[in-house]
Amino acid sequence: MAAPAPLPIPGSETPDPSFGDLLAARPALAMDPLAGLMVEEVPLARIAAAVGSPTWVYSAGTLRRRARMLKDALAEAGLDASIHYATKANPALAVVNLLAQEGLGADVVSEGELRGALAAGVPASGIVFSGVGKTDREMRLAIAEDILQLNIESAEEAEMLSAVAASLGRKARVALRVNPDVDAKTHAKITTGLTENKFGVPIATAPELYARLCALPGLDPVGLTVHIGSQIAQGIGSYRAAYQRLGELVRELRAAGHPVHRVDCGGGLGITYRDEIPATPAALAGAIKAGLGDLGVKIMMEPGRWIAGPAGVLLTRVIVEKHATTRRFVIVDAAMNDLLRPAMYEAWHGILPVSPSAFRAPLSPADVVGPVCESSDTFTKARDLPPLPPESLVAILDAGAYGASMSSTYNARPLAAEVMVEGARFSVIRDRQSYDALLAGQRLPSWTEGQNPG
Ligand SMILES: Cc1ncc(COP(=O)(O)O)c(C=O)c1O
Ligand SMILES: N[C@@H](CCCC[NH3+])C(=O)O
Repeated sequence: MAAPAPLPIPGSETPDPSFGDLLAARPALAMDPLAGLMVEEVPLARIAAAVGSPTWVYSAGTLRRRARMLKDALAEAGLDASIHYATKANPALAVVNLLAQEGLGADVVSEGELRGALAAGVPASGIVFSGVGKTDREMRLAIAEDILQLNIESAEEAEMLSAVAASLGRKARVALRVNPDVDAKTHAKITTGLTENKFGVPIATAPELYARLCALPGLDPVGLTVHIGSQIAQGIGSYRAAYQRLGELVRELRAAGHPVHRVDCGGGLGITYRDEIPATPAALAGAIKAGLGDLGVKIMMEPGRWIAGPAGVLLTRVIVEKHATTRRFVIVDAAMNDLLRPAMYEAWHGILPVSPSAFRAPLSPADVVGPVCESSDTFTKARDLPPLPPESLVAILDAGAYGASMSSTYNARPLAAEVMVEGARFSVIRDRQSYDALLAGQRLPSWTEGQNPG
């Protein structure tokens, strides 16, 4: 199958949604005529005054509501299912802990994420370890913690894991990640279910490999797993095709006498950043049921973005407006090191002014950019925005997933603070990185005479 062409910037041919439309579609947000833009009942201006900027702000109510919507959709479809939140989307301990309280497990891809999930209170029995390259050390930790399962991605990895488990006198529960060669019709950089992608094993080779897994001394094969891509927003067809193929494979494996108890259906469900209309949780549950519903397998899911994305905004402050010959640049104190998605995927994020007067002011096109020394440090181009004098606050929307988790300290910019809001309360869930912390751990080479920095 040919590689998908990068999609055009979603909806770039249609007018941007109005501020009112953006607000109406986001239950986490409200515009108070006096206090301005609020997350739940907390004015963002209050958070900026107390915590500074840039700051990530998450709505606890939205996280909870979306976790429940997914659980309900799976239950209403009559599926015996568990949800394992993909912590890569937003690994803040407070977020993972809140979702654990809602009964969600975790999908992790590194030792750091595994330790984070455990520290956040997710029981090991609810943790799945995914990823194309797990180190020996990560395998040992996962086995020592007795997590629910490791999703393995190649024959080579299966051999390594079996050897590690056998050396510990254990058997690792594993699911085989199958690459169904289905086009998820998403951005080329985040599609994962095509043969040319590095993920999983080609579905045609799965029966032979599964038989091999069953014969390895350190493995206890429990089922299959699939994940075809992220921000899937073009209908339910790709999911249907993938689960159909998985269902056929389950039958084939069972006919050959192999145990298949679970199918992990991955994540990938898209959200509306601009005007995308992704499938609903009910439609997704229907696709799972159609492909796998009559097999008596336990269903697992690994959603990340769908749960956390709409729950967060990136609150930033205007440094200065620069009027160049042909363009109006609004330079804000957040940058591509904070929210990488626009620079990396040309992603569109809604941007709302925080003050009520700016909300109603006349609009003119502006490029919103950060202070980082890269032209790609651009959140949007030619977006209709009101006048935004220095110190104005703006919120970049739908930044709860793949926002803070993809941040770096490029240009020696400290990691931004993170705040959780619940009703009329807010709490700092991660301090802004201090400059001491930014420089910590560095020293001059041992052979250098003179003082170490810091
Ligand atoms: C194996 C796996 N599971 C789950 C996810 C979560 O994806 P999403 O945030 O799109 O739901 C990803 C990321 O795409 C992934 O690679
Ligand atoms: N980081 C990506 C998605 C990749 C998902 C991880 N497998 C994004 O921001 O959209």
